[in-house]
Formats: sequence, C-alpha cells, structure tokens
Amino acid sequence: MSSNSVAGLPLSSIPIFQTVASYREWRRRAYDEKKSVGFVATMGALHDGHASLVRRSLAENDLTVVSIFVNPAQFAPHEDLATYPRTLPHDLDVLSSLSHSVPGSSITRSPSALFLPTVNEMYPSGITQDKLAQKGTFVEVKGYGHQMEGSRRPDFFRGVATVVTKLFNAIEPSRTYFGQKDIQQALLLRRMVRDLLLSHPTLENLFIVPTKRDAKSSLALSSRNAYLTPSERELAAPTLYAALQAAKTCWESGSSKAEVIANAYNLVERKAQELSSLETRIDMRLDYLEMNDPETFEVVPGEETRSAWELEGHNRPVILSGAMWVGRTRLIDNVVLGDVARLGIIA
Ligand SMILES: Nc1ncnc2c1ncn2[C@@H]1O[C@H](COP(=O)(O)OP(=O)(O)OP(=O)(O)O)[C@@H](O)[C@H]1O
Ligand SMILES: CC(C)(CO)[C@@H](O)C(=O)[O-]
Ligand code: BAL
Repeated sequence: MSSNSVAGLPLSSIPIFQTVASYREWRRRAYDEKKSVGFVATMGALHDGHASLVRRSLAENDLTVVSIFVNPAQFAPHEDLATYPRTLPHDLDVLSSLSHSVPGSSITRSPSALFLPTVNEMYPSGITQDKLAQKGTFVEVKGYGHQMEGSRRPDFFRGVATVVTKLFNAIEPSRTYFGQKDIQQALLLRRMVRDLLLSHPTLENLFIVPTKRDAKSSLALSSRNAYLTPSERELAAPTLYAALQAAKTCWESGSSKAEVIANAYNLVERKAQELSSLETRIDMRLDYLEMNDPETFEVVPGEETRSAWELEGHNRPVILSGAMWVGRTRLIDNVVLGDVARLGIIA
C-alpha cells in the first residue's frame, strides 16, 4: 500500500512507497496499462540538478518514480553518513512543484511516486559500514571502481552498484536518468547494466543528463553544498569549475596533459593562498584533478595532447574531473573535453 501520509512528514500529494512489495503492486498496474516508468535515484536534499533529471523523465515517460535513500554502503566509516542532509519535507515540496505539459495534448505529468525505503528494506541481510564485517550480496564492477573518485573512495562504487542494482530490481524502470556531475558513477552503472544483462533498464535506456550549475557562479549544484558557509560558497567553491575551465582552454590550445594539470593545480593553489590570508580564513585544496579515458577510466598519459589523442584514433572525448576540499566539504565536478554526445550526454 502506498501512503500519502508518512509519520513525521507533511501530507503529500505524491504517493509514497516504503516497501518493495507495495511498490510492486503499483508497478504491476503500470505494466497492465502499458505505461512507461522513468526513474530518478537520489539521496534526497533535492535541488535543481535533481529537478532537471525529474523533468527529463516527466517529458519522456508516462510515469515517473523518484527514490530517496541515503545508502550506508557507499559511505566509508569516516565519511558523512550521519550528517548527510536529510530534508524530506522540502524534498516533497520540490517534487510537488514539478510538472510537464505534454505537447499537443491536455496531459500534464507530475512525479507519480516516491520510493522511500528503510535501510532494512534495502538490506535484508543487514548492513554495516565496516566492510570486513559485511554479510550478504554486493555488486562490484571490477576494474572500474578504483580510478578517479574510486582512488579516493575505494569502496564507494561497490556501494553504489549494489544499491542501484537493488533499486533497478525494485523499480523496474523503463528509462532511468543520472547526472553528469557524478560522471564516473553514470558510466560505471552503464557498464553494470550491460554486464548484468539487465532488462530494466536496458543499456540504451540509461541516460546521462548535463550538470546543472548555479547561474551566477557556475558552481555545480550538489546536496553537499549545504555544508558550505556563505563565504566558502561564494569565494572558494567556484574555484573547482574555474580550474576545470582553465584546463579545458589549455588542452584546446595544444598543451600536454601534464602541463594542463599543473596549470590547474597552480590556479587553485594561488586562490587557496589568497583565501588563507583572509581575516576569516578559508581552507581550500584540491583532492585530485585528472584526465581520464571515459571507457577504461585509466589516467591519460602526461605527454598526451589533444591532437595526439585524436590522431591515435580514439573515437571518444576525455574526462577532466576533480574533487576539492573547501573546509570540511568535499566537492566534485567535471568537464568533457571533446564531443559530449559521444558519451551519450545530450542536453
Ligand atoms: N548539479 C547536478 N546536475 C545534474 N544532476 C545532478 C546534479 N547533482 C546531482 N545530480 C544527480 O542527481 C542524482 C542523485 O544525486 P545525489 O542525490 O547524490 O545528489 P548530489 O547533489 O550529487 O549529492 P552529493 O552532494 O552527495 O554529491 C545523481 O544521478 C547525480 O549525478
Ligand atoms: C545513485 C545514488 C542514488 C545511489 O545511492 C547516489 O550515488 C547518488 O545520489 O548519486
Ligand atoms: N552523488 C554521489 C553520492 C555520494 O557522494 O555518496
């Protein structure tokens, strides 16, 4: 049974499913009525980046399901599981405000269901963040989870692949939407869908949606931006995207990868020095900034240049991505160097 009233939450106009069994009854009716189901997986604290995925799903599917689940398995013991922003009343408001008018018809679509499972529902064998003590079934995309974000968060993608497999099994989406902001996640999930021969979604029905940014500062919208103080957000956080943009220009003007990355590090270092001398000191440092092959996630060699990359016959762009600490907040961002459409990212 779905419910429009969940303890501690305001009455919702969107049906909320807290169990897989109750959701499946609803899903069966959608099959009977031959309605397509779009799916957006989130950890909540919804912002306009999430909204852009939901809008895309509303435009392309009869029905749209959003999940909110803060997945313990993708947080390392020292990370921010306990403090991750949980803003359910706000999230319901955001979802209720979204709609799509189907062109040439009188139909207006809005989100059809919220899947809001408990930890027990998602992990029937239990879950602890201590990997060595974990029991039960986990999904690992071997060879693709240790580079880029995985180089800093070694068990992150195992946690993501596990929970997304469960979510796909529960929701059975016709189409699903992930954000470019977490580009390695989206590409790794594509590989997982292919390797596991999934039918819901199929490979061609997993879509990557461009990163939504703050109109003024170009800061990538992110739930963790809520951790930033106003001055961190204004003065420091936009530096990551500025460094990525500077690196992009440098790469396009013919510099080698090593030069491009060194320049970007210098840019951040200069800004960090400026901010550390302010009266209200702001600490900022790059965690990493690297250029990787979108197919293998391997690091692009230091001597590589744009023209060499193209001459070598790579029929794909490269990913320039990074993570930056601003105080105690870790931000990530990326740009694609080359034709984004080749990665199936279409605005
Ligand atoms: N700025 C954005 N533009 C487009 N999609 C986004 C953006 N931010 C997040 N998403 C996508 O929304 C989905 C859910 O992400 P999630 O709930 O973790 O939000 P988040 O803002 O990425 O959170 P966090 O701050 O923890 O990284 C993912 O597919 C993610 O890539
Ligand atoms: C895909 C996801 C919802 C899995 O927990 C999460 O990693 C996220 O929000 O990007
Ligand atoms: N959007 C990625 C979720 C995480 O960092 O855990």
